[in-house]
Amino acid sequence: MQKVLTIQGGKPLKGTVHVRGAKNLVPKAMVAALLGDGPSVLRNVPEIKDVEVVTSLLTLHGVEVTKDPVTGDLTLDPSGAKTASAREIDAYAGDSRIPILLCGPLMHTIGEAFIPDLGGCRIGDRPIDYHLDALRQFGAIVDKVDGGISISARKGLRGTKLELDYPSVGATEQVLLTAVKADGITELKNAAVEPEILDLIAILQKMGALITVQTDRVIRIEGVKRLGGYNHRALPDRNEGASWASAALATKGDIYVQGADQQDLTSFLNTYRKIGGDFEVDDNGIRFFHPGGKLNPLVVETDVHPGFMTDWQQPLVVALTQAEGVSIVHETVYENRFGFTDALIRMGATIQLHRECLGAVPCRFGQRNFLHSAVITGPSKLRGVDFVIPDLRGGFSHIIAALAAEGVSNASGIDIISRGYEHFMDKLQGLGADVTLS
Ligand SMILES: CC(=O)N[C@H]1[C@@H](OP(=O)(O)OP(=O)(O)OC[C@H]2O[C@@H](n3ccc(=O)[nH]c3=O)[C@H](O)[C@@H]2O)O[C@H](CO)[C@@H](O)[C@@H]1O
Ligand SMILES: C=C(OP(=O)(O)O)C(=O)O
Repeated sequence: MQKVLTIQGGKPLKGTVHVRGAKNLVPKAMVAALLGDGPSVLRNVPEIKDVEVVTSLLTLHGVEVTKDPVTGDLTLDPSGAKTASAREIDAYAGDSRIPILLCGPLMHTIGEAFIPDLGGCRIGDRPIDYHLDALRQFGAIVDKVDGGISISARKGLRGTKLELDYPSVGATEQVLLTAVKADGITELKNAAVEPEILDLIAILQKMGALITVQTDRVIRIEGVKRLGGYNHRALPDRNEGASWASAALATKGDIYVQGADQQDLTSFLNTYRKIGGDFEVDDNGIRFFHPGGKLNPLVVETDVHPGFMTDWQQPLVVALTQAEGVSIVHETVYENRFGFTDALIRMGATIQLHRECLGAVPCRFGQRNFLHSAVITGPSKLRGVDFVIPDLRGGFSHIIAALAAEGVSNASGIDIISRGYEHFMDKLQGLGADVTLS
């Protein structure tokens, strides 16, 4: 039986939440451990589904993953790395986006890999053409097979010159994780430079890699013959931090996000201030609060780092339903990230979706058939409805809208939330939310 979360709305969220290591770094750091010839230690690891999935995949490949029962730190020992059976790996098809990043490390370690079909949030087509093109340029043989792809590099991998059509986070990580032990020099142009990528680079450097981040999105990697283990504390999850910040605004609340880091949230904090939210930064985190009075409408465009991150967009839209006037959000990273607004409209929000680029810069989706711009008119009185969680951030948005609404909402499909928000129920209850799971 599917669990249902019953939400009684109308109560501001107030209190403290503790945010740990980033969902968009930790599983990749775990994959990087495969490249070492000794054990690695990863600290600040959150208890989320993507970490469980990668733990299982690494274990199937002979990596010994042990968790400290007190701190939750992971020790990853790749010394027994081996080929895993495709049938067993296939059980993890559709669970997360991380398996594709096993390609380089597995080819360096055991010469081959079977990668199951990917999962992750359904917010666009999410092709992997950049990954596969790059891997082929390194010299890998890539074949589409039933249920995934098979990849091998029995004669080794060599450094190469690459340029991405778009600064993809995953493809940049793919190149890093492959190039560090490839023979010779790799130059990647139009690379993504998200904080999670820079943290992955820090990890690889600790392992012995030679990586230079140059100006204008160019990354240069000199392949080395061997890498050791690492000891690293994962950077905090800026996307979870931004989600709770939007929740504070939407519910007229006051949330201290312990562990949030100002540097990684610069563009979010600017937007937060413009909308009329307030925040106070201290050494251990950031307090986000609604200072009273009206919220201002905004024009926001999502972008690659250092722009306004796409994963912040969905929770922010809920806060914008409470602003006085017309806001515009132009989603330029994913072509289909506004599906979640259906439930907000049923709750009473006024949101229109458009195919045109309603922003300063035309994006890749402009002349195509994608509803990728939203016009939000507020403030709207929201009322509780029943909904099914569509994806990670969309689901979070529905839940904070339900918490801001009058009346009762019932949410099903709540398990998706555990992909990226650890101890979600405890956190909600700790903030005073009236929620029950049955
Ligand atoms: C686990 C993880 O870290 N997920 C994050 C990662 O996803 P992910 O790494 O999957 O996102 P990408 O940066 O690769 O995707 C950005 C854009 O590039 C396109 N693209 C990507 C690869 C490719 O081979 N071909 C292609 O066309 C995608 O369809 C998308 O339109 O970065 C996204 C953008 O910051 C975030 O929203 C996700 O939370
Ligand atoms: C899109 C997201 O995640 P993933 O890439 O793992 O689907 C997200 O975290 O908002």
